Order: sequence, then C-alpha cells, then structure tokens
Amino acid sequence: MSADELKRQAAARALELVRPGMRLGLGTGSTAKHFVDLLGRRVAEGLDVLCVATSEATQAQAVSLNIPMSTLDETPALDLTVDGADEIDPQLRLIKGGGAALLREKIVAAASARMVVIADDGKLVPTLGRFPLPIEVVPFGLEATRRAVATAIAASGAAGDIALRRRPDGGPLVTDGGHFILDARLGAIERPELLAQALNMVPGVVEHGLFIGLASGAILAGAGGLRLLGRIE
Ligand SMILES: O=C[C@H](O)[C@H](O)[C@H](O)COP(=O)(O)O
Repeated sequence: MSADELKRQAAARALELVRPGMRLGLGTGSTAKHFVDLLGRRVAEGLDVLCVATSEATQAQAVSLNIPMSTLDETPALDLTVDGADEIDPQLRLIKGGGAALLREKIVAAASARMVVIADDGKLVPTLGRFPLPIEVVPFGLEATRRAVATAIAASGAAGDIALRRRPDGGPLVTDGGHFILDARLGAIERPELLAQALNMVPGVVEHGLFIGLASGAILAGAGGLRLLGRIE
C-alpha cells in the first residue's frame, strides 16, 4: 500500500470521531487533505458541522467542498481538530510545520478540546528531531533572530544548522501570517520541553513546530493496519 493510501486510511478512521453538530479544526498537509476530502463527502450527504481551517490552502479546499466554515473569532472553542504531523514520538509530542502552517495549526489545536493526529506510521519516531524543526520568525531582524535561535538551541543541549526556508524560485518562503521559516536540522531533540521553552523566549520567534501537550491521540496507518496512540474516542 502506498504512503498516500495509508494517509487516507488514517483520515477515514478519524472521520469516525466526527459527530453531528461538532465544531472542527481542519489541519493542513497531504494527510489532512484526505480528511477534508472525506469530510466534504459526509457534508454533501447531510452531516452538520462547523469548521475552522489552519491555512489558506485548507480553507480553499473546504470551501470548494461546501464545508461550512467559521473563524476562531466567531467560534473560539472547538470540539476536535484533526491534523497531520511531520514526526510523532511515543509521548504524543510532535514536530509540525513542514508545510509552513504551524502557527495557525498550533492556535487551532490549542482552541480545541481534542487534537487527533493522523499519519502513516513512518512518522512515529523514538526521538524527535530527524525532521528539521520549523521555527516561524518575523522578517525584521532575521539574522539577529537566527543567532538568538542558535543560542537557545545550544542552551537546550541540541545543535545543528539553521536554514531559511526558500521557495523554488529562491526567495524566502512567506507563511500565511507573513513570516519567514527557519528550519533547524538538529538530528535528535533529547529535551523537547526545554527547547520549546528556550525558543519561546527569543524575540522575533513567532512560534515553533514543537507541539507538546496538544495532541490527545494519534491514528497511525501502516502495512499491518491501524495503530492508535493515546485517547482517540
Ligand atoms: O505545516 C504543515 C503541517 O504541520 C502538516 O500537518 C505536516 O507538515 C504534515 O504534512 P503531511 O501530512 O503532508 O506529511
């Protein structure tokens, strides 16, 4: 089975969590896209839900499927967010932001009573950090912020290169919020909580891709079937 088919399986299992009347957060990325697609089919059959998107891309997909959409200003408390992840550890700590949507994803997840992660089981790792950690920063003072980020990373006991994420044409990638992304190639993040705290203290850092204490459960699809972590129902 292809990785894409596994992602769709995980998304289909997450759809079973959706009940009529729920307020849902819709994640971003290739896995979340399957969930939105399957949700759109249920909505077309009459399912009543109200959703908030974590990116302009997801918003556009949901609108194209006639999924009723809201904002966190109108609907500040959500029942469930379903989103993908770049890495998941056994304690349900995540790295997110490979698709540059981490800021809105974290705000939406924090506004949700539950966040369930959907992924293929290749995303499950014993230690976070093989995937470069995305760090969203304001464009002003970029080099000073990059140095401060390097200091914060070193203070947490990690180390590695920090690169500005670029578009295919070479220009800096700009997020939905108008910010840049620094990708920190750390290899292993032994103390994610410490690193998260250190990054939170850096002026110019808007948000980082360490999601700690946000996911309540994960649905991981693999060749041997579905594996559930944490609380799903
Ligand atoms: O910014 C993007 C998000 O955090 C995605 O949820 C994450 O990158 C996983 O994406 P995918 O499902 O495409 O692997």
